[in-house]
Amino acid sequence: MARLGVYRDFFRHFLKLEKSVQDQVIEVFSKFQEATHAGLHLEPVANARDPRMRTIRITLFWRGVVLAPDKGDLYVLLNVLPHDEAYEWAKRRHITVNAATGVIELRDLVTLEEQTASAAAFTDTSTPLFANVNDADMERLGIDRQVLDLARTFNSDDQLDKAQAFFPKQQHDVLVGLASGMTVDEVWASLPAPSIETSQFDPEDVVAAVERSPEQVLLVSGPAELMAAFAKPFAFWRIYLHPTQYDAAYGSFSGPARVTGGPGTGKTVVALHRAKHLATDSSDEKSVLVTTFIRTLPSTMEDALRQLVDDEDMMRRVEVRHVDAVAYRLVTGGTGNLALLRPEDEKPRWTRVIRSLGLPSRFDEAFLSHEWREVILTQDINSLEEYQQAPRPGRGRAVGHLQKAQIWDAISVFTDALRADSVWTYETICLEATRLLRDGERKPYKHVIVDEAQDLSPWHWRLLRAASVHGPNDLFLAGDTHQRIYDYRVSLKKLGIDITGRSTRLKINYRTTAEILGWSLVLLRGERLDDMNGGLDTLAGYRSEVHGAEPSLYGFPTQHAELEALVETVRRWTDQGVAPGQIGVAVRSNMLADQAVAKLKAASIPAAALAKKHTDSEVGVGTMHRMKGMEFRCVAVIGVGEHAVPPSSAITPAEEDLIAHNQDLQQERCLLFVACTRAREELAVSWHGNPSTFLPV
Ligand SMILES: Nc1ncnc2c1ncn2[C@@H]1O[C@H](COP(=O)(O)OP(=O)(O)OP(=O)(O)O)[C@@H](O)[C@H]1O
Repeated sequence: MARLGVYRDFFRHFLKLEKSVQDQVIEVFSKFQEATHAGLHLEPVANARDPRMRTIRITLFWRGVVLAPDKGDLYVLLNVLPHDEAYEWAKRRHITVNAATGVIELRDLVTLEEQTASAAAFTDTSTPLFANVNDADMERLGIDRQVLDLARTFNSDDQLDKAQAFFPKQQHDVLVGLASGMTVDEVWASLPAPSIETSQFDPEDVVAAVERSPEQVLLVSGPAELMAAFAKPFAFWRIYLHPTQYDAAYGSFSGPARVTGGPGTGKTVVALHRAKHLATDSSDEKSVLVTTFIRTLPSTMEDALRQLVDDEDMMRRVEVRHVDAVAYRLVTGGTGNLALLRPEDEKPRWTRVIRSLGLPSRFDEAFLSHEWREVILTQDINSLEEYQQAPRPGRGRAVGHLQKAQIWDAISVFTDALRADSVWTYETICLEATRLLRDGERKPYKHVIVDEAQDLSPWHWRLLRAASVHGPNDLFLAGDTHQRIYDYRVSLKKLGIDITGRSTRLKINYRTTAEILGWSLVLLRGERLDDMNGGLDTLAGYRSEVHGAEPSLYGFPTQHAELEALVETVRRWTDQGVAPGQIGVAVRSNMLADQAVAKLKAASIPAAALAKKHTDSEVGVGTMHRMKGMEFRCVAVIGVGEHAVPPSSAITPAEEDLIAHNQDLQQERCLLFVACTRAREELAVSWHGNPSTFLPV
């Protein structure tokens, strides 16, 4: 019986084929595996640079390109294209085995040769890109002679970027790493470790190379697995992890550890695999907690975890819960309810306190509420003496000794009143849960995994620290401060969470095209973002290996015209075969979300607010906050005008507090960055009136 592998890059292309062609591809390859060698109708390709190339009929018009090794029964589906293009594509390609890692590699040999010939005819005196790396090191990293000869002629990142289209993928990765300033050893460490000694690779044995290359080829064991892979082509993460992701997910750490990386680098994927790994090792129910501050994430994460873990016993060992819900449950013991202070009721309570104490007008409701959260709760201050000594980082307006005493009184009256009325806020629930844990013996969790860690507050961290047994693999954090969309800035060290030496940074973006990523990164240019550990975070080396269209940017005279254009954009995407559920519309305000839904529906396009019930067959419209943790094939970010992004209500006036002002601005930039990086293939950004000052237009 023939065995089948599917070249990973093909899955992205598969999504863009018409549904009828997709169905036919699945049909042909489901039967393929039942066929015997003799029964396979594989056509050789005349004048192919690689004699192992074949094509197979999909429809009259479409053909699949298949690699058929000289011996054995393992075939690899490489691509599906219209008839003539399929033959042309197959003719130019050549398969080799990487000399350093033994994995299979595909290159566009004809283009590579053409480029080498034209580079030879052209002399450039500027410094070569790889002047600092010698041939022996290049060879050690698996760069072969043919690739090296051309790479040696490069003097710009741009040339290297273009070579992605015809260089073998892993060799291109190595060169990108070197060009971004990584040392030879660092690049070597980022490569998958060869499964056998390099000297044992047979460069001609493509079958063995395919078997060693889960990163490049998905081997399917039967039609059911093939169908599943085609049905959920993005769900690769279940089967294959990049070695860096794998080490973070399945490694053993002597204490708290974390994974960072830009949007779409697979941090959530790593967190899920880690949950599976730790659940495999534990035996107690609910001993592994997976938690986050993003409200919509627990349910998506639980669904994704179920795709990864199909053993109910193992699932029972994992609890997936919002961090505030963890605290709530600890306080109530799982029974009874706590009366929660409604957001709109907080301000009147502060007003009453201000009036009763006759506070000066500079200590208004917003000031006191921020002082409580950002100074008192953040630093876990429990007495006036502590408060008098405490620094107030991030609080621009200075206050003296006497004023601190007034503020302390006000905050005490506020919290006492809450207690007297048996009314809780999420913060007070969290404090109470932490107190119960500290006073008691029991630690409910053995392992705690936190996703979107950048958005947790100090009191959340204290809760989680108190909820887990200190020791190996106790805490695992996944996060990215470039995507911080809430107010909290923490120093993990100060909270007793030491991740030194146990931090992994992911660099490959699996979601977004290089064009969308490059454009979105400009939104954060010049911003200094902390790394939650006393230093600054960086996105150096962060990249996407998939290319697509440049984001489109449009300004309109009126909101009416902008919404009309949204309808046209969405229609263009659905006409291209993108399912409505794979289209997202991001906005800054709930009001605009409602208007966009109404407009799309009026044009007979199924659409729903993400905040309400949104199904796979509807375009999802949501606020930028709501977009966190989501992804879509196509995203329209609308209403990015100068007054809407950032809205003045979200920015503390500079004259009131310059530090808070700058932090608010940074947070709003991050929010726009989050919204734009939800797009896999296409991004359209629009505004009416003048564009937002954040936009590079
Ligand atoms: N090793 C992998 N191979 C293929 N796809 C992957 C891999 N790892 C992650 N992905 C895919 O990349 C996309 C982004 O993954 P994920 O949501 O885990 O990233 P993230 O870093 O948490 O993103 P963000 O910070 O933007 O929320 C998902 O579609 C996921 O399936």
